[in-house]
Amino acid sequence: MGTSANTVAGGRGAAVPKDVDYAQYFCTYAFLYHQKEMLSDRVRMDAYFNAIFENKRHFAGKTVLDVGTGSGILAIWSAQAGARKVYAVEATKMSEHARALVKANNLQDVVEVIEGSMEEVTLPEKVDVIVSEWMGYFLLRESMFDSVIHARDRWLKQTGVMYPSHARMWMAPIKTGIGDHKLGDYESTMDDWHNFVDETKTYYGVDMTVLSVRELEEQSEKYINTSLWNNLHPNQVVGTAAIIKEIDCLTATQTDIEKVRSNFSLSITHENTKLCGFGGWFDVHFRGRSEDPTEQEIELTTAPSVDYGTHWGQQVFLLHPPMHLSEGDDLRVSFLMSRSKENHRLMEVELGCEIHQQSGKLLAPFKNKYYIE
Ligand SMILES: C[S@@+](CC[C@H](N)C(=O)[O-])C[C@H]1O[C@@H](n2cnc3c(N)ncnc32)[C@H](O)[C@@H]1O
Repeated sequence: MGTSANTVAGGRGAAVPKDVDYAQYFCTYAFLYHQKEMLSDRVRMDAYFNAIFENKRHFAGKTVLDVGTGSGILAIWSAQAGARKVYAVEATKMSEHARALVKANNLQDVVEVIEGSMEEVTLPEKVDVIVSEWMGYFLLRESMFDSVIHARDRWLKQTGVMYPSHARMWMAPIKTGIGDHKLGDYESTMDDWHNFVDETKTYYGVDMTVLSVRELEEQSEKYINTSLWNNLHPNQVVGTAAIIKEIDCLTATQTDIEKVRSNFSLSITHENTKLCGFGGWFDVHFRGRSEDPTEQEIELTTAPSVDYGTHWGQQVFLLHPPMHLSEGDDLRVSFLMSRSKENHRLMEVELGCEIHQQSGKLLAPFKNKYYIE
């Protein structure tokens, strides 16, 4: 998954009511172009395809629940892998396309497409497998894993397996030129604002200067403090990467994922480099459960890659201005990601950092706030 910023953005106002959530979040999933974007992501597709078909034992003769079936692809694969019955739940009208696709592939006796919110539908039985593609940017944006937890606790048998079974969030120091562009965009937007203030005073006799502080805050939030989507080249990663969160999909609770708090160290591995920010990404694994493991463990990673980029890319958290660092310098990072109070599908990140240089010098610590929109 991973929808573009404006499809989920709700502004920082009141909590998002159900109908607004539908309009802002779900509506894009009702469009084929958006499903196609996900269906064209070869890394994502290959991982789920291999996870299901290389582990047919988990599916043959079993009952499966596909949480958020979209076009129906994972439900169809589950049926092709031999499932006895697949419940394919989808909140949007995409369910109609999924139903058509199931029928066109002669699987209507196995796959039952149910239109409705996972939290509200009732199934006739518990299932052996839950399959779902719930991951958003930097894993948890969109908060769809909530619906998977809900489905698991209500509908998965005691012996059931989760596909995927594990997930991890990663972070690493990076160098990038996009910070300069963003700063340039920010400066030209502010120049434009000052011209606007001058002209409004000259031509219309009203002084707007009092609004400048708010405009400055608004634009800096947009250009400087909002994380950016990017497909980083591996050589832009200038230090070690750290795992900041591990999730066992079989046991994770809502509380476990509402806030992600982590303290970790990163070492710069490049000689004479620039620290321009941090890159964040995730991976998921298909391992089954410990008593009933997959025959073939499959990994889906969204790490920086030359050949295997995904539609999730990485999230970039910029540092202004960049810092000159070198091999052996040590970054001690404190990380907190929580949900935006106004829209539980968007995230806010507080990132603090102390830098201990190889020489023994301690640089002034910083703490920045970012929005994942
Ligand atoms: C990332 S897409 C994945 C679609 C499909 N499973 C695939 O892998 O191509 C997630 C889908 O889940 C649906 N969805 C999200 N939350 C849901 C919920 N609580 N109940 C039902 N459907 C949901 C969305 O509408 C969307 O179609």
